[in-house]
Amino acid sequence: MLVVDISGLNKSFSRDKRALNNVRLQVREGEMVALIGASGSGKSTLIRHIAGLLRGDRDGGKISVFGETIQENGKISRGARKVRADIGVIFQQFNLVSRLTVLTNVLMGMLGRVPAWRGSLCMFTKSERMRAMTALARVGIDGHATKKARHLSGGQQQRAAIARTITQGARLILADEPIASLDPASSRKVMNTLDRVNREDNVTVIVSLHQVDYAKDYCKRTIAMRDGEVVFDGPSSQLTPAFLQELYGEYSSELFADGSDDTAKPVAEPVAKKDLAVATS
Ligand SMILES: Nc1ncnc2c1ncn2[C@@H]1O[C@H](COP(=O)(O)OP(=O)(O)OP(=O)(O)O)[C@@H](O)[C@H]1O
Repeated sequence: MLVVDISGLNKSFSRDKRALNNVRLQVREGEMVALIGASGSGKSTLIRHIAGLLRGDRDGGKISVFGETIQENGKISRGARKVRADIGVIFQQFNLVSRLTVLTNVLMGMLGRVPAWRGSLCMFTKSERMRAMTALARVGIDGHATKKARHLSGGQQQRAAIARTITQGARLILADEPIASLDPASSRKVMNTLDRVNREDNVTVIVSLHQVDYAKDYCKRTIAMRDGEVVFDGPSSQLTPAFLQELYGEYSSELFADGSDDTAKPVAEPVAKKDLAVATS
């Protein structure tokens, strides 16, 4: 079954440049696909379109999810709302409401599935709470259920966000750089959790990543983007350093910042002293 089917997707934020240019791709049920590309290549924009959070241009092509057209030529389709309940989205940060408990945050996954009046009052049944606790146990943080979300580490917060998608019953998870701000050990835990949900629940996962190493370790298939275009779509095993160097040129070092290698490396762009002063003040 085709879970995501995109043809001719165009998106311009300004007149002179397309953030997405004639993107065409298909993802089948049960796949775990990595989306890689240098900063600004269009990964987030693509994910937001699949999630129904952005509309393409008027000549913007078509996006179908689970066989239902969700948008065509920049118009959101009627069926989009229904499909949205099956899609779980995880962002790089700001996934949780920090002042609420972890359990409440995870219960929020149920909002699209309970009557609107109950959702608006945040009222959940015992079985719904059990479902949320089970999800938290699956991602290994049930011991933190009653803590405020802000008291969790970054990696735990991301696992709570995955628990929320499990509670939601999402059949497609879109994870937009979920490990970008995590240390290598936490990154592995988050990726292992996504991997388990993919394998055990047959949930389709599309995960955007800055580092190729994680794509190769966790995803059989990688889609690579450059300047809003899909420039590679194939087995992750084919992503050799030489191939990436050719594909990304000066940006390839950015993609090879190895998650398991913690040695210090210079950033790709020059950093002035005044920038450091701003960052550390
Ligand atoms: N809301 C917006 N308004 C204007 N331009 C935008 C907006 N969102 C994205 N863009 C532009 O679209 C292009 C693609 O950005 P996008 O965030 O999708 O890239 P990305 O590959 O996800 O980058 P990163 O890895 O840094 O998150 C960039 O040129 C970016 O500046």
